[in-house]
Amino acid sequence: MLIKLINRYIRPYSGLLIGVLVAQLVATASSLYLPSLNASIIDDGVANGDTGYIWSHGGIMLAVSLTQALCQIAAAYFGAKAAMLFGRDVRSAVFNRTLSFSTREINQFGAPSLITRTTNDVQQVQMLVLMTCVMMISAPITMIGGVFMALREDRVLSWLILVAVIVLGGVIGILVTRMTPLFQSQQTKIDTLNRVVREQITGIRVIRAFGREPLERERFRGANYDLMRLGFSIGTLFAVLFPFVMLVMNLGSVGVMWFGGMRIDAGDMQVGQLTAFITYLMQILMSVMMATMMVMMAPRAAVCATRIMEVLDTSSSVVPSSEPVTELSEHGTVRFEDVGFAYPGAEAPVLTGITFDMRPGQTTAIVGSTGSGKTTLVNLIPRLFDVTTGRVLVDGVDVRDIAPEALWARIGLVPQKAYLFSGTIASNLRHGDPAATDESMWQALDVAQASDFVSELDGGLEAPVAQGGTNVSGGQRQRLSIARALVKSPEIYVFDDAFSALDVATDARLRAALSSLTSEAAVLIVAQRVSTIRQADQIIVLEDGHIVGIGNHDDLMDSCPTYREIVESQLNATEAAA
Ligand SMILES: Nc1ncnc2c1ncn2[C@@H]1O[C@H](COP(=O)(O)OP(=O)(O)OP(=O)(O)O)[C@@H](O)[C@H]1O
Repeated sequence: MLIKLINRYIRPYSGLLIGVLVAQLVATASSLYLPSLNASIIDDGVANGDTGYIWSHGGIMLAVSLTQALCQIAAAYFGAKAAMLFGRDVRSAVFNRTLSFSTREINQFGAPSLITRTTNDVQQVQMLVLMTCVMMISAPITMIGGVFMALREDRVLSWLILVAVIVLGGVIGILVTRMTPLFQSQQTKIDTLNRVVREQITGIRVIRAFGREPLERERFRGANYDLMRLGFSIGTLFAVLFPFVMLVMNLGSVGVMWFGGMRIDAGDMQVGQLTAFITYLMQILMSVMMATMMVMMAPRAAVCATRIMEVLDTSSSVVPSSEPVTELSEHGTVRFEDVGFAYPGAEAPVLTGITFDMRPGQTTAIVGSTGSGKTTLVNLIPRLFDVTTGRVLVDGVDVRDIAPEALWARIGLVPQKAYLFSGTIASNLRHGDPAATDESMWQALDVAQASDFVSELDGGLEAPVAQGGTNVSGGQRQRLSIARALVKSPEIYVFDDAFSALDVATDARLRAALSSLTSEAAVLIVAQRVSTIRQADQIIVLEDGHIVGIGNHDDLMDSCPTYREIVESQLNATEAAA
């Protein structure tokens, strides 16, 4: 998955990667050439007292060092650019895929997980790409080139390189094998900690109201300590790793000096060669360490890549039609034809045999007990879910055949849970119509019974709104959400329990004002309160996903016991008779 993901998204930047490769090749070749130059200055310049030689070769060393530095800067620049562009593209791909998901896929992954996958997981893979460009490419070249150059200096001492590489590689290998599962587990533990914190912050009011603070503190402490203990284990392994690397390097140097000294004594080697040999040994061991460290990053990135690919390989269950209809002849009609719906994995359907019509200028209301399927039913109109059986037609065409944009443009949905975006009152209302004038927004606010409180806000239409609309009350949020739908001026209004946070008088005023705006539109109102729906042209009574009554208030009072029960439980006898 890791290779597949990197391969797919790094391809457009292969030019940059070639740049990294060339720059790394030149930088590594330069750094491998430097000890050899240094050796010749010592052996041929210093030993013979040849100042001219020292100056000329010193100049070459300076030029090589500059080349190496410039190439390393170029490699880091190209590498960082490729990695950042790669990260940007993968994040966009995950985000765009998430936007295409229906409620079904969003529920399947869960919002927090989708956020982690778009941010943290992409970051981990991006880091691997960056480190590969900066370190991993140069490591094998340094290793092979270092061995070659060291052999050029002295073949007899080459066994020392072999021993040092085997010892260092072996021990780092063991440590890395022990670290890898710890890193994987660290990822899971970070997820757990995030979940606990998120849940506790979101539910802080419930936690306080139910006196659960000590318990929740304990839960957080558990998750926090788990992460700490794991961090200790990883830290301990690192604590062993670095001194050990230094030990091997120092022992290697001592070995080279010891045996090299003997060879110098015997006249088989020169001091400069010995110095170069030690430097090559250091370079080789450093690259072994870097390569092993990189190998350690890979499993963590691989876990993240799998999580990213899971999102990218999931298609939305609400698929746009291959030949979408964009021009519809009817306006403001909705028809449910024997509609059935079951949630994925659920045994029983939530809706069965739903058939009714909505016409322009008509208000349809849906009542029913909690869990009877009201929200599920309205979600089928804008295709938040697709029907399992039957069909839903908007303006005479099956919603599955309508181009999604054309469908959504026709519908003004006010969801059960009003949600506002960070920005201003105006920016939220303009979600309904980006070109809306101040006048039309005030008109919508008037109808939604929100103009009084908005005009009292500092800034009026430009008053700031916090993310989620948390700086206004629940009822105000609901009214703004209604105004947003009104600004859109759609053909079909869907109010899903949108009047529940309003008091009875405001609810009545709002509905009265609404009727003037919606005379050409089909209106669907889901409500628990009978006073909200009793004036509707048709009322649909839902029970366990079935329609048990359909008609106006008076018809249903005569013919539908379930409706009568609902009415009688809410209104006193006088009101019921009225
Ligand atoms: N995402 C889901 N996955 C599985 N089952 C679900 C899901 N959402 C709702 N249900 C189930 O479907 C049934 C109908 O839910 P729905 O939200 O449509 O009812 P409702 O009439 O709108 O209820 P309320 O008046 O409380 O809002 C319920 O039994 C509920 O448990």
